Amino acid sequence: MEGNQLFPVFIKLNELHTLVIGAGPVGLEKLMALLNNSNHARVTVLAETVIDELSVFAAGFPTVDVVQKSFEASDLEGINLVVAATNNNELNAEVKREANKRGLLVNVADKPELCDFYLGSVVQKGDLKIAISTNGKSPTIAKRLKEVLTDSLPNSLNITLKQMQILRNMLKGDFSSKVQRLNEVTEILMKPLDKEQQ
Ligand SMILES: C[C@@]1(CC(=O)O)C2=NC(=C\c3[nH]c(c(CCC(=O)O)c3CC(=O)O)Cc3[nH]c(c(CC(=O)O)c3CCC(=O)O)/C=C3\N/C(=C\2)[C@@H](CCC(=O)O)[C@]3(C)CC(=O)O)/[C@H]1CCC(=O)O
Ligand SMILES: NC(=O)c1ccc[n+]([C@@H]2O[C@H](COP(=O)([O-])OP(=O)(O)OC[C@H]3O[C@@H](n4cnc5c(N)ncnc54)[C@H](O)[C@@H]3O)[C@@H](O)[C@H]2O)c1
Repeated sequence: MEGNQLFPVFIKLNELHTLVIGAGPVGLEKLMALLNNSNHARVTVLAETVIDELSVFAAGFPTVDVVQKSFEASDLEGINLVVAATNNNELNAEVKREANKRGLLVNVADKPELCDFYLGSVVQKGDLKIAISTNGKSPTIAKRLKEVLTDSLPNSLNITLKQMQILRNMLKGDFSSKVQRLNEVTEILMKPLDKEQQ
């Protein structure tokens, strides 16, 4: 299919139960991606062997359990979201099949053809999050763009967000007059800064 057909969403991982299968370097990378965004996410990591770095990282999060065992389809019971990062392609395909049978969405790390969703590269500035995807073309460019945006977006944007929330809650009147006011006060953000302000 032409163009980028991915639909981005922001998932409340803190309210869901995620299963990560595989606890090597790639499993750790994906676990860190989950926890760096949702540090109360309930995550079960399941693997036959677990690298020390993953055990140490997981120990810092009371909502993360590490279970040392072979994967069985029954491990998917009670799970909402699945990330597979094993070194066994047949197993990765079985995880996808079994998970999809139960209506679950699966990410198989670094295997786009087996993914129902991709992980993105994420810019974080307080409440602001920008998720970047290159449609799987170049995760490295996604990472570089994250670095550029993290450097160039001012930290004060988070203060602006807080002030906007206060204003939003204070505004009286009907919906359309509130929307109009919120758009008026943010118009200035669309104007380039003059030399003295920069
Ligand atoms: C964004 C990020 C999120 C995250 O993982 O947290 C992410 N990959 C990151 C980094 C990264 N991954 C790889 C490299 C090495 C350079 C390279 O190989 O290109 C680097 C870069 C580096 O480390 O410099 C290896 C790699 N990745 C994939 C393949 C397979 C393929 O492309 O066919 C291979 C080859 C494996 C092999 O050769 O065997 C595939 C996927 N990687 C995705 C996400 C999804 C597409 C996202 C998009 O649409 O852009 C997708 C499709 C599925 C998924 O895994 O979700 C994270 C940036 C974190 C950050 O922001 O710091
Ligand atoms: N390490 C990298 O930098 C890298 C880069 C790109 C792609 N990959 C690919 O990503 C995959 C994972 O990489 P890795 O380095 O983390 O691999 P790894 O071999 O270090 O870890 C694989 C994990 O899968 C688990 N596993 C295997 N079979 C299992 C089963 N039946 N039940 C439960 N757990 C099982 C293992 O116990 C282990 O924890 C590999 O396919 C690799 O080719 C790795």
